[in-house]
Amino acid sequence: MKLTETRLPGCVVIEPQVFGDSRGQFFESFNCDKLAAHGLTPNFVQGNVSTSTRGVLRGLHYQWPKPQGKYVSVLDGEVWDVAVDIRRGSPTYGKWEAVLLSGENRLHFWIPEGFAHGFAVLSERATFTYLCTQTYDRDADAGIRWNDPALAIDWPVAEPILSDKDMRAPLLADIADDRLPVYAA
Ligand SMILES: Cc1cn([C@H]2C[C@H](O)[C@@H](COP(=O)(O)OP(=O)(O)O[C@H]3O[C@@H](C)C(=O)[C@@H](O)[C@H]3O)O2)c(=O)[nH]c1=O
Repeated sequence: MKLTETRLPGCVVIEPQVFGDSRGQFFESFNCDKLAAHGLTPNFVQGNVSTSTRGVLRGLHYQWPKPQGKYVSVLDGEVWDVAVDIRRGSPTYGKWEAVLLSGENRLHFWIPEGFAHGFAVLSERATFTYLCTQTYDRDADAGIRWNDPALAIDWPVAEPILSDKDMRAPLLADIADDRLPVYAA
């Protein structure tokens, strides 16, 4: 398992070792000892799977209160996955990082608590799977407009398919301070 830091400190790309043979493939999607060796000790309490078609964009989502760290990957297809630092007082507040995740490259992306998350589907279909450090709470479910000009995310889809909720999401600047996570150095 190879871990690579990104330009957003705390957000890490994980590349598992893939064992191929005449039957197919095997890889460890998560190994707590190997992540702990790099200082990552998430405690996952919920696992999710979503399927989407080409051009679907889910995001940008976060929970507040009850923030969720997310360990995300793609089983089939290809998505452009984005994390945005929304921790008030963070040196990288408002900055984003994107990783191409696919059933081919088998990459995983660790997005800690305090970040918003979203992805756009680049393949005909995509099966997205993730583990979370906090259970879902409908009342804490929150979002930021995917194309907020202040974030200037370089999405590879121009006119994505969005949920009604995501279409109506506010701009980051319009979210009250006490509805955003706080940076802890
Ligand atoms: C996320 C979630 C949704 N749901 C329900 C609520 C709703 O009826 C239905 C679809 O929910 P959503 O439209 O919010 O699903 P979706 O747009 O896929 O939401 C997800 O997007 C990605 C980008 C994330 O980062 C996730 O944390 C999550 O917010 O599923 C749960 O029951 N549990 C959950 O954990």
